[in-house]
Amino acid sequence: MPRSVAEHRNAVTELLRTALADLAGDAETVGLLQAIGRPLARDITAPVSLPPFDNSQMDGYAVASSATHAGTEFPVGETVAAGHPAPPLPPGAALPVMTGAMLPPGADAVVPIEQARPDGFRPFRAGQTVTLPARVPAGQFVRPAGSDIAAGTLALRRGTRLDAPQLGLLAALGLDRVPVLPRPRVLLLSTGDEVVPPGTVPAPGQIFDANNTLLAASLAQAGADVAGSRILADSPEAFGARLREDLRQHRPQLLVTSGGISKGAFEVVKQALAAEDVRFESVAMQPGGPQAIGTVDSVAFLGFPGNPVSSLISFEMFLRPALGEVLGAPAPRPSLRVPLAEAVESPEGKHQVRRGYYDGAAVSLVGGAGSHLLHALAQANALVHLPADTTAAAAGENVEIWLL
Ligand SMILES: Nc1nc2c(c(=O)[nH]1)N[C@H]1C(S)=C(S)[C@@H](COP(=O)(O)OP(=O)(O)OC[C@H]3O[C@@H](n4cnc5c(N)ncnc54)[C@H](O)[C@@H]3O)O[C@H]1N2
Ligand code: MOO
Repeated sequence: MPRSVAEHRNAVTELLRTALADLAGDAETVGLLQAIGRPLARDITAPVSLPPFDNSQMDGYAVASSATHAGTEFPVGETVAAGHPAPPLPPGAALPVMTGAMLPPGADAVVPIEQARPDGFRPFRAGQTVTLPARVPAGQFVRPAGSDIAAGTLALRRGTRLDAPQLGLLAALGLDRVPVLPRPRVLLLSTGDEVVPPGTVPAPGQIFDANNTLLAASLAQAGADVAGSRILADSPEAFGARLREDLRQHRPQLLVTSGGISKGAFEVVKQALAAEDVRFESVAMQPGGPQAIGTVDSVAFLGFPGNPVSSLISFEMFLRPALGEVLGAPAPRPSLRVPLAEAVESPEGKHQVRRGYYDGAAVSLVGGAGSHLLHALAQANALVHLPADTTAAAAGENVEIWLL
C-alpha cells in the first residue's frame, strides 16, 4: 500500500527534527549580508529607538503649534539640516527644517514648504519672515522618537527568516552582525554507471549528471550547505566504502542520494543500504513515487528517485517544506488556486505534480507527465497539483499551484 504524500512529508519532517535538533539550538554570528534568507537564532531586542529622535517628515518650517493659533507671520531663524544637532526654537519663530532633521526643542509641528509664503527656502537674511497657515495641529509631519519601535522592545523573534526587510531593520538598529542558525550540512550523491559529470565526454549509453547540480542549487537556495557531492557507480561495495569515507570527512547532518532505489537489477542505493535502518517506500505521487528514508550511521538519509524531475519534485514536496518547518527557512512556496488553461487527466490514486506556466490569469501545462522532461521543467514557473482523488480537470477549473 503506497504512502500518501502527507504521510511521507511528516516522516521527512520528523527525521529532520531529530537530525537538526542540535543545530536548531545553536547559533553563529555573521555579517548582515551573509544572513540573507537564514533563520534568526535568538530574539533581538531593539538597542535603540526608531526613529532615534523626533524628526521632520517634510522639508518645511518647524513651529510651535500654539504659536500658529496666535498669528500667521513668523520671523525665520537658523536652518536645521539632517545630520546636525537642532538649535532650540526661539519663541514665536519658525525654523527651516529638512526631512529627517531633528525637530528643534520647543517645536511640535512642521509646515511643508509648499504651504509657506514664500514657498521656497532663501539664503538667510536678518529680519526675514514667512507666512504660514493658521492653526497647525500639534504633531503635524513630526515622526516621534520610538514611533516605529521603542528601545528595549522585541524587534525580531527567534526563527524569523531574514530577508531584505528584516536585515534592513537590523541595520537601522545599528547592528552589523546577527546570530543565525548554522546551515544544515548535506552530502549529495548521484548514482549510476550511466551518470558522468558535465564537462566530460560520455561513453555510449552514458548521460551527464543533472541531479547533483539540480539538488545542490535547490539546497543552497533553501539555506543548506552542500558539504560534498560526487557520483557513485552501480557497485554496492564501492558505494558503501566511499559513502563511509565521505560521511567521516564531511560530517553531514543529512545524506541525499538520487537514483538506485526502484525495481531494477542494479539498484545501488537499495543494495548498499539493505542492512541499514532505511525504508524503501512507494509514495502515491507521480513523479517521485519511489522514495527511501532512514538513517545511515546515525546520519539522516533521504533517497530520491533518479529521474531529474522526480528528484526536484521530491525536494520540493518533502525536503524543502521539512527544512522550513524545522528551521524556519526556507519560506514555503507561494500557493495559489488558479484556473487551468486546458483540460488535464491524472492517474487515479496518485498525487500528480505537473509542471506549468502561470501567466497571471491561468496556468498552462508545460511538457508531459514524464519525469525525464528536464527542458520542460526549465520552462516552467509553477508546479501544478492534481491530488490523488482527481482523475480529470476541465479547462477553467481551479487547481492549486506552487510558484517556483
Ligand atoms: N519496473 C519498474 N521500473 C521502474 C519503476 C517501477 O515502479 N517499476 N519506477 C519508475 C520510476 S517512477 C522512477 S522515478 C524510476 C526511479 O528509479 P531509480 O530511483 O532507481 O533511478 P535510476 O533507475 O537510477 O534512474 C532513473 C532514470 O533517471 C536517470 N538518472 C539517474 N541519475 C541521474 C542523474 N544524476 N542525472 C540525470 N539523470 C539521471 C537514469 O539514467 C534513468 O533514466 O524508476 C522507474 N522504473
Ligand atoms: O515516480 Mo517516477 O518519479 O515518475 O518518474
